Amino acid sequence: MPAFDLDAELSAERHHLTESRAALARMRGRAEELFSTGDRVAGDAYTAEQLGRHMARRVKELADDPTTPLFFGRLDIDDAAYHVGRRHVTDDAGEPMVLDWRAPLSRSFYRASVRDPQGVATRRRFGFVLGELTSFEDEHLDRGEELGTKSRILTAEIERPRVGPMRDIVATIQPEQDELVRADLADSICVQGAPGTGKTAVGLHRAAYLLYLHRERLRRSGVLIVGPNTAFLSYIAAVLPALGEVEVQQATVEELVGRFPVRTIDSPAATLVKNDVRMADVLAKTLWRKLTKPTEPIMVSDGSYRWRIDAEPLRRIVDEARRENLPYKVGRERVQSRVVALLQRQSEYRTGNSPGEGWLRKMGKVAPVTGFLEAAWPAVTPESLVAEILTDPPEGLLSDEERDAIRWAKPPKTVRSAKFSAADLVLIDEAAGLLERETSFGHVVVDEAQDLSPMQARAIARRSEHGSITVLGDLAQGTAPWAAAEWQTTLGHLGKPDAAVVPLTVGFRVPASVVELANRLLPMLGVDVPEAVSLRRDGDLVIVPVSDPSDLDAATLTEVTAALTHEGSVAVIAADAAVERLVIDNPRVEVVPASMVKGLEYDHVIVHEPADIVDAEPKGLNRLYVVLTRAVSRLSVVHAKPLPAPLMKAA
Ligand SMILES: Nc1ncnc2c1ncn2[C@@H]1O[C@H](COP(=O)(O)OP(=O)(O)OP(=O)(O)O)[C@@H](O)[C@H]1O
Repeated sequence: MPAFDLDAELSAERHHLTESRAALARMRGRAEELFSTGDRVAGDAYTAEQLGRHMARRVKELADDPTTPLFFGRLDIDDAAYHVGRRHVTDDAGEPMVLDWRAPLSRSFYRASVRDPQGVATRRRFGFVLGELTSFEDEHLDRGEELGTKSRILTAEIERPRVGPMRDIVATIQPEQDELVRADLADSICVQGAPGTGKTAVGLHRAAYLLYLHRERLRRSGVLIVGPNTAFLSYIAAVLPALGEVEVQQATVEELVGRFPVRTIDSPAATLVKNDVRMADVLAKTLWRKLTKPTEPIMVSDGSYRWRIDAEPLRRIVDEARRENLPYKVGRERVQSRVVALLQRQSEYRTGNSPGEGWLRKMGKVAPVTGFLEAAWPAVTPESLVAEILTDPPEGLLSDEERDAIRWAKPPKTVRSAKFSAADLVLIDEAAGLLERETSFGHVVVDEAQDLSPMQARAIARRSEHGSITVLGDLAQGTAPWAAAEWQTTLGHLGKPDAAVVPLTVGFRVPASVVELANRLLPMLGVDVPEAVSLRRDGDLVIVPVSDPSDLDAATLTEVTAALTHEGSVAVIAADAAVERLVIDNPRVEVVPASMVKGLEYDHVIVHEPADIVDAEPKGLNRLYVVLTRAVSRLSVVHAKPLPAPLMKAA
C-alpha cells in the first residue's frame, strides 16, 4: 500500500472544493442567463411567467454561502469517491462533483457502520473553519474502524458556540435521527424527545428531504411548519433556505386560524372551555340543527308558466344531501342545484326546449327558491355560528358553569362588530371546517406539539387531512393548561391516531451536569418520558445563592459580566414579571421571559430566581424544566428564595 500523504490528500480535497465552488458558480450563471432570456424563449406570456418563477427559484437555490462548506463528507465505494454536501453540483459534462445529502447514495454517509458497511470502504468527515477546509477524519469501515459519537469533528460541531439563528445539521445527522428524516412521505411520526435531542432539527431536515424526493407533488400541495410563536419561527427560519429549500410555509397556530384580529382576552375559565374538544360537538350540533324539514311546496312563476315542487320531493332532496355527509355549504349548494334541476325538468317537459345557463342561474335566485333554502338549509358564516354560541351557549354538552364561562357578558350588536379572542378564532376555524373543506398540505411538521389544545390540534388536522405529519414534542415540557400527559390523545385530535411514537434520548445541546440537574425535576412533572443522556461532558453549572433578596439583581449582573468573558450568546431568563426591571445594555445579552424560551438555546443561561418562575403559573415546574434546559455550555442559577426541593441537593 502506498504511504498515506496527509498534506497531499488535504490539498487534493481543497482543490476539489475550489473546483466544485467554481462549478456551482457556473450552474448559477447558466440559471441566471436562462432567467434573463426566459421571456424571449418562452412561447407565450403564461409560459414565460412560469419559467421565470421557476428560474428565479432555481437561482436562489443555487446561492453559495462561502461560510458554509459545500461538502462535508466523502464516501469511498468500489474505488470511487463521492463527496456529500448540501446540494448536487455537477461539472460542465453533467458528472456529479458533489452529491446532495438527500440522494439515495448519501444515505450511507449517515447510516453505514462496521456491522452494516453498505459497500462503504472509508467514510471521511471534513473539518472547516469559516468555509476553509482545514482537516479530515477517516473511518475505514472495511478495517473495522468506527468512531460513532466519538468523532472529533462531530464533537467540535456540537460544542461550537451558538450565535444567531439555528443552523442546519446536515454534516452530523446521527443514525437514529436519519431514520426519522428519511421516513417515507406516507408515514406520520411522533418524536418524543428530551430537550436538545434534535427534534426541531429532525423536523426541518425531514421537510427538506421530502421536498427533494417528492419535489413536484409537494410543491403543488405545500409543506407547512407549525411552531409555538414568532420568536421561535424566526430562530429556525434560516435552516431550510440554507439547505436550498425556499418555499416552505412557516406559521404559528394563531396565524393559521387568523381570519380576524384578536381583540379581546378570555378569562382562564373561558379559555379552558373553548379549547375543550367538546366544543367541536357543540359547533357541529348547533350547525346541523339548523336544517328543517320542508312542509310547503315551492311555486315559481316563469313568464306564462308556473312550476311547482311539492314538500315531499323537497324533503327527499334535503334528507339525501344530509346523508351524503358533505360540508354544510357544499350540501346547501347541492340542494339548491337539485331544486333547480327539478324546475328544469318541468320546463323541458312543458316547452320541449332545454333552458340555458342564464335561466338555471336565475331559477337558483328566485325568491321562492331562496326562501325555501333559507328555511330548510340556512346560510351560515363561521363567525356567525360562533357568535350564536357565545351569545347563548346551547345546553346539553356543557355544564351550566361552563356555559356561563363562555357566554358573552354583552353580546355585540352585529357579528361584524364582535371582538374575538384567540380561542374564538380557533372555534371560527372549526366552524369554517364544518362549512367547507380546508385545503390540505402534503406534509405538516408540528413543533412543541405537547402544548396543542384539542381544538388547536384539530385545526392542524384539517390542514393535513390528505397528507402526512411529523409531530415533535416533549411531554415534560408541556406548560399549557391542557398539555398532554401522553401522546395518543393528541395524535387522535391531529387525525393521525396510528402515528408511531419514537423516542430520541441523546442530547446535543445541554451539558451532562445541567441535564442531571434538570432531570431531578422529571419525577414531579407527572409524565412518563425517557431521560436525556447528554453527549456533552464540557459544560459548567454554578448555583449562586444570594442571602439578601435586594442583592438578587446585582448578583445576576455579576454573572452576566462573568459570562461575557466567554464566546457565544448569553441570556438571562426570568419570570415574566421580573423582565422589565432587568435592563441590560449589551448587544450580546438577551433578557428573556420564561414563557418565551421554548425551543430556543443560548451558550450561557443565567436563571433569575427559579422559585418565581415556578410560582408564576400552574405548570411552573414544567416551565422551570424548559428554562434549565436552554443552556449549551454554561448554566448559572441565581436565587434568593429557596430552590424547588428536588434542586436543593445541588446547592
Ligand atoms: N446530529 C446533530 N449534530 C450536531 N448538532 C445537533 C445534532 N442534533 C441536534 N443538534 C443541535 O442540538 C441543539 C438542539 O437541537 P434542537 O433544538 O433541534 O432540539 P429539540 O429536541 O428541538 O430541543 P427542545 O426540546 O429544547 O426544543 C441544536 O443546536 C441542534 O443544532
